[in-house]
Amino acid sequence: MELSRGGAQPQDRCPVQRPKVLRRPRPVYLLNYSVYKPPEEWRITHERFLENSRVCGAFNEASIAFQTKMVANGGLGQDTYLPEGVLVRPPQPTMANARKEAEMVLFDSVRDVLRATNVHPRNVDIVIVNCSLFNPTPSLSAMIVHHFKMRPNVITYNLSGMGCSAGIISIGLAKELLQMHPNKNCIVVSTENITQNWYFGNERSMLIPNCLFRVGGAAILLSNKATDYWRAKYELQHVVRTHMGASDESYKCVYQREDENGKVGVHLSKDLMTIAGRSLKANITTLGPLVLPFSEQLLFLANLISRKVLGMKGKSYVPDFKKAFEHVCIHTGGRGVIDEMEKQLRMTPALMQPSRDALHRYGNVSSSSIWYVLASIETKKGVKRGDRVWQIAFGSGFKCNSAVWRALRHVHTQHEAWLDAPTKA
Ligand SMILES: CC(C)(COP(=O)(O)OP(=O)(O)OC[C@H]1O[C@@H](n2cnc3c(N)ncnc32)[C@H](O)[C@@H]1OP(=O)(O)O)[C@@H](O)C(=O)NCCC(=O)NCCSC(=O)CC(=O)O
Repeated sequence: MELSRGGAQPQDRCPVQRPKVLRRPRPVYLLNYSVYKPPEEWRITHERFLENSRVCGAFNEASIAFQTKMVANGGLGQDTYLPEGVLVRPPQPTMANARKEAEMVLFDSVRDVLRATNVHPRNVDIVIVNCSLFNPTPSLSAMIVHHFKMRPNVITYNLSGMGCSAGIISIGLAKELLQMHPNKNCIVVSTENITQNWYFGNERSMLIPNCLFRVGGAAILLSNKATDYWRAKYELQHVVRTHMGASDESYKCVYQREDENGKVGVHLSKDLMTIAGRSLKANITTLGPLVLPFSEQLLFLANLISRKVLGMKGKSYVPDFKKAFEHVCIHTGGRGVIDEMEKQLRMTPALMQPSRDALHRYGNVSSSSIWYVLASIETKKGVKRGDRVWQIAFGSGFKCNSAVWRALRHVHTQHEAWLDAPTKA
């Protein structure tokens, strides 16, 4: 086989340009998605969580008291889930148990979305998996290819270490690939893995993730095929990514490290909410002009000129994003994070409720959380044709990423994960 030696390719030299209409980016359709519902044996009440913490012997009395307070205030209900490797006494954070957790989440989510879209595994063209803290070899994307016996020429990517906003990074990568390659589909799988990331020390900032992070995952099937327009739920409108990693403070804000006793965990800075607020501001400054009505853009501009050009005193104007979106899916980082976003974006309690419900029912499920929120909206009130959906996620880096979707039809899917929804946030 003749391999390309680089340099100008015949198509680069072709003087005939594609007609303008063909040069427009290809549309990206979301056919369907699934969110994972863990087994009943993995259900963890507040009492079971605290009892496990007590008997595992890793925590001192002050840490138990701190966890008791966090569990009460974190916004999680009595029905979130932890994996077997963490639930057994004593915990067994082995590679085998971490793999078991990953396999259950990945395989169930992918199987469900393939079933819902009637796509055979051999007809999948691209697989993108993001998981921040568990990255075995072969990779998680290889596990999917192996389990579902996908084609040898399936294109796979495995994004690691990219935190809770990586679900939108995966969607952004899928968008770029689908805009480049005609007639393809792509499965995006977003998850986090808890088993080997449980913290067994007494540093408060590293104990908070134990109290908030829970098992979850989502699989999303995207396509650029014209024939899929007729069955797709949504069309992707925008992906806006903001990376604040140039600043030390932002970079260190969510940071995996050892504590003073050598126990590994993820440290969450007390300044996280302030840093998230800053990254949000940068993100919406780019997003605003793409989505806001002209009147809001004008108010924003007038405020900017009065402060920056005319030197007048006053607060910067936060545009009213309620005028740009009918539905908002905010990353379920913790009660404090959702409260802060509600305040900063001047959202109504009704718009925030699906995010609060998802935090309450499933906990902080990292990069998949925005899909649990959308699934809750679809199941409980439905999405109308033409509605605009804003997904916004924060995470280590520090990053704030947005995805905007437009509904192509009325969507009232009854997601299994929301059919029992036992208690209310
Ligand atoms: C953890 C909370 C639920 C606690 O709620 P409370 O109402 O109790 O809030 P509070 O702020 O008064 O905090 C209670 C006590 O906890 C302490 N406390 C709070 N945050 C702390 C931190 N990061 N490190 C150490 N201590 C901390 C406070 O000092 C206080 O101590 P004292 O009682 O002694 O005064 C909330 O603060 C919250 O939601 N915080 C944000 C959680 C977060 O960072 N989520 C993002 C995860 S990262 C993510 O999702 C993305 C990713 O991983 O990429």
